Amino acid sequence: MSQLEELLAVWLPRQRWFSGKGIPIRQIRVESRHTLVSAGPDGPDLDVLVLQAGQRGRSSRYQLLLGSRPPGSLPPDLARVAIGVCRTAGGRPTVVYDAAHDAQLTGLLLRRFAEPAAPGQSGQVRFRTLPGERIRPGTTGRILTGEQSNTSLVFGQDYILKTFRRLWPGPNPDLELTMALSGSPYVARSCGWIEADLPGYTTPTTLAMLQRFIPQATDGWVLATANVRSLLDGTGSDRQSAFTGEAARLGRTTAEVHRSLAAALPTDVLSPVGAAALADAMVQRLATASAEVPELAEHAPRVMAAYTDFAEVDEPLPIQRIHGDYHLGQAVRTGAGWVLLDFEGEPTVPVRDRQRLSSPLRDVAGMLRSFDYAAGYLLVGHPGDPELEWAAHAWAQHNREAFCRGYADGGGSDPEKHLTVLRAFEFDKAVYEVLYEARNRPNWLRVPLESIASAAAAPPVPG
Ligand SMILES: Nc1ncnc2c1ncn2[C@@H]1O[C@H](COP(=O)(O)OP(=O)(O)O)[C@@H](O)[C@H]1O
Ligand SMILES: O=P(O)(O)O[C@H]1O[C@H](CO)[C@@H](O[C@H]2O[C@H](CO)[C@@H](O)[C@H](O)[C@H]2O)[C@H](O)[C@H]1O
Repeated sequence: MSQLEELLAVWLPRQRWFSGKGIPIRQIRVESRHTLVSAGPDGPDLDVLVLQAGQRGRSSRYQLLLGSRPPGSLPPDLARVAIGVCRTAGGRPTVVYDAAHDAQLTGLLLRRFAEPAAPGQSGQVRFRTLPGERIRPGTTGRILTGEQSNTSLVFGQDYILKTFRRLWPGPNPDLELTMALSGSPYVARSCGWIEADLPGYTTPTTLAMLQRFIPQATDGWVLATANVRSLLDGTGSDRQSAFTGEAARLGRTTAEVHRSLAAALPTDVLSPVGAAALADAMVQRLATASAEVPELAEHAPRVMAAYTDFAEVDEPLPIQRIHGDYHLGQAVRTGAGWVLLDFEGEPTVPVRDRQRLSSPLRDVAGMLRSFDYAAGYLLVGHPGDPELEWAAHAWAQHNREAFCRGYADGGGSDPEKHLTVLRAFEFDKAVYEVLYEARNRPNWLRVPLESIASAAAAPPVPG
């Protein structure tokens, strides 16, 4: 490995967005490197690197925005994102760092979108804008800090650029679906994207998506957890009912967006073979998660039984493109209502699987899980208090029901009439969450594990 690759092998596993945590990195290879912007002849430069991280039995691609400056010239606020010192091709020492945090350089990225005819737009990395879209440059990029799988830069009150960290060759579903939904009042408008030709692939790969920023919006997770918190600490005025109006509106919006996706993109009906394949994939995920988190294994038989029931459901299940990783953090509340974000799907799943048509009830299940999460997460701070446990459980239950009602009222298929399908999808999502938390936030692992334990103890859905 080169000196830079050696540095990256140490740095990469510490990043929040690195999805291969817990498995040692055997090799890092810089697959491609292109300078995107430069602040002048003496730099600093911002390069986009595509890295191949080799781990036991697998190799994954990641994107890195790499800044480089001469030693001693790194501003103090960037010192904490320094990766190390290495030598340039000319032999000069240079400090390399995570340039997503460098507002001076990321502001120049927006300018590249505003200059579609600038040199380099037809090379291996291209800045694209949608027809008729005129990007207004002039603001620096502020990095969003928070629980993210990717890295987003906000430009003033106007734009947000989401750089996809884990890369899969081809178009990213977030861009694909956001574009298909353009014109919908329930989705932030996409304005452009950055794409690259990866070695060995003829279809361009999406590196980043530029979207209109929705100022003064609060995400659903923040709103819901604030509501549960006020309930648990006794400051909430109207106990369980406080969030149900929002949950119902969110259900309605979800149904609207599903309808728009079905109108814009292909649809089908799940065949018995397709249902069996889906059940197999769920069983496979359960096996992987049980091997990594042994506490899961004791519930596996009940979970498996739910998957078997799913495979045997004797009803035509409509399928279409769906959100794919739907939870409260994927919806923001504006003055006008809910707006949905992040149509990327589960970021660790290969893109070809995320692009498969699926039942919209999978998204419904994702959101139902999220109501359980909001309640369960806050209980972690209040262990062993049966009264609070009851109140949190009731909060989740009321909001789950309100969401389902809103979804059916908004024209979605009534979740209450598909309980077997929903139960299997909820288990599958919870199993995904167990793996996600074990790898990213071990302190949260209890949340999905406890949901699985209580759902597994409940009687199966009457056939
Ligand atoms: N267009 C937007 N307008 C306002 N806030 C946004 C927008 N897009 C994303 N956000 C904020 O950024 C957060 C992370 O965005 P998201 O697309 O979910 O990224 P990730 O895939 O990394 O989770 C969201 O929860 C939301 O708070
Ligand atoms: O980063 P993404 O939004 O693409 O999604 C990943 O991270 C989510 C956490 O940030 C994770 O969601 C899980 O935790 C949420 C609370 O933080 C909760 O609302 C969700 O219901 C729960 O699934 C998501 O699963 C993961 O793909």
